[in-house]
Amino acid sequence: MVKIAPSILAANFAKLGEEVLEVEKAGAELIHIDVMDGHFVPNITMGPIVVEALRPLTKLPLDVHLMIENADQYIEAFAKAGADYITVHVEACPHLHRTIQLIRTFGVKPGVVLNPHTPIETIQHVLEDIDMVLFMTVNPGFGGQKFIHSVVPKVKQLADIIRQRNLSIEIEIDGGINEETIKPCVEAGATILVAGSAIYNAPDKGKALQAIKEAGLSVLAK
Ligand SMILES: O=C(CO)[C@@H](O)[C@H](O)COP(=O)(O)O
Ligand SMILES: [Co+2]
Repeated sequence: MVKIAPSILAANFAKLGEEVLEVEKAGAELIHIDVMDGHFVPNITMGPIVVEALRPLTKLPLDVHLMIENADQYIEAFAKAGADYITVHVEACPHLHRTIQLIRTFGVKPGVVLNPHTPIETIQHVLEDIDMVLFMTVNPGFGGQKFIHSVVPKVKQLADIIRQRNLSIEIEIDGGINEETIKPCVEAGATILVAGSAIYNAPDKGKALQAIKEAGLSVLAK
């Protein structure tokens, strides 16, 4: 399974609704929403009001990637705004298990995000409690950066653990995904691929999305 989650960080914010509908029509499976606070990462983006505005527009699951400190303080607002997944950074959550439980109490699927340098051992003891692991293949904070290949072995390591422990966890990859970089990710076991600039900066977003998805599927067909 290869699911594409366009990141609206690269969209034209002056016509955000249209830009979401365009990728939905083109076959996107989720909408990825990057929330940044200017503390955990050196950039500020959007909050729950953007999730609330998009919720009635699209049928797709809203995948909310929190790059913020004090995540617990904002989880209720994102849940009530209509998030389907909320992912939090292991590096920003000192009480990670509590944060995951909190997300679950609002009926939202919890996920954990690892920065490129963070080992998977940090999430070993919460794997039974989560629906998604998100691997950053860039340093979080900005779209349009170059894919960091050294993350790929971690993806494979987790995919093996998921198989051995018979867990049901999506493996999402975020950062620098395009027609080429999607291939090693899918090969390693990724199931959801976030793509921002490769879709929204393309002259034809639908074509770009399909080309990325087909490149991912071509690996599975081998
Ligand atoms: O979370 C982030 C960046 O921090 C990502 O979701 C980016 O927005 C992906 O953009 P591209 O690397 O695909 O341009
Ligand atoms: Co993201």
